[in-house]
Amino acid sequence: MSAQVLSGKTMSESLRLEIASRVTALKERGLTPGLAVILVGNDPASEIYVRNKGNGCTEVGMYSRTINMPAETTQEELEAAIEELNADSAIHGILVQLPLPKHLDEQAALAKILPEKDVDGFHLINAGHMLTGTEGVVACTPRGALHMIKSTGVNLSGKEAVVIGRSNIVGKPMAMLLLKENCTVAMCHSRTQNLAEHTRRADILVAAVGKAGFVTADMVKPGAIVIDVGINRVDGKVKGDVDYDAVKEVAGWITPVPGGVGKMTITMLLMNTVEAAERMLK
Ligand SMILES: Nc1nc(=O)c2c([nH]1)NC[C@@H]1CN(c3ccc(C(=O)N[C@@H](CCC(=O)O)C(=O)O)cc3)C=[N+]21
Repeated sequence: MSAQVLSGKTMSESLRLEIASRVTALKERGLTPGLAVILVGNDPASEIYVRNKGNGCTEVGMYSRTINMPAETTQEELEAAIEELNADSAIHGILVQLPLPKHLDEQAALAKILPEKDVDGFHLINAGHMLTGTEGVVACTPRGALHMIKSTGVNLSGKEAVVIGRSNIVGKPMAMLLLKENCTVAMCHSRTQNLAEHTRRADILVAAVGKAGFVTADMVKPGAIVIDVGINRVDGKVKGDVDYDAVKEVAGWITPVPGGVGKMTITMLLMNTVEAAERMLK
């Protein structure tokens, strides 16, 4: 039997309706949630994400601002732009699009964002909240992926979860969220030996590798929940990290690319922004 498809598009539609009504409620109290995105340089892929974010804001009635800075921007100029947004009462969420040009220090820049405006959840304060399981801003991609996993209705407690990829923005926070759901979590990466032996045990398999079609059908446990975080451009098309057509015949649930986790990432960015605005009224 073929896997059930977990549609980020369908899930986003209902979540965005909820976000839009929370935006309306805030506007009635005189506050319009605002998201600012800083884009340094002009990487064409980044421009697409930034455009999707802007469209998402419009869709739910939020204010959005994009700050385009040239590729030669200095660290001081970047940090000054962040400080300005920190002090701007029309802005509740700040996102500095990564990766930054090589001459810029990402960690130093992220550290300048006010943690309560850090809607990416990348500030060390929010990373620390993630590690300790305390209340903070949860990174958008792992938050969206967890929402999709929970939508299956499967009881996660005690289940085997395998995350492939150990980045600070996806793999590590994803593993922490699954641990909080009482999964037994393994983090696999490029140096992992016998990768398929790990992945074949997984009731929940999250692929965040950055290689098109990396997860093949023989690596997947029958009936597993397979979450594809990959966004790879192959011959002008967007492909995930999972060999979708083959894995679909083995898995119990699977996320498509596009229309899966990427869509949910934007939705959770909107959710984090409306929540940041709500906190300001409390
Ligand atoms: N500070 C920061 N925060 C991020 O969240 C961040 C970032 N930097 N740098 C780049 C990555 C990548 N990312 C995506 C967001 C949405 C889609 C998305 O909307 N994907 C759609 C469309 C795909 C397409 O056609 O391009 C989909 O999968 O259906 C993809 C990728 C956010 N990132």
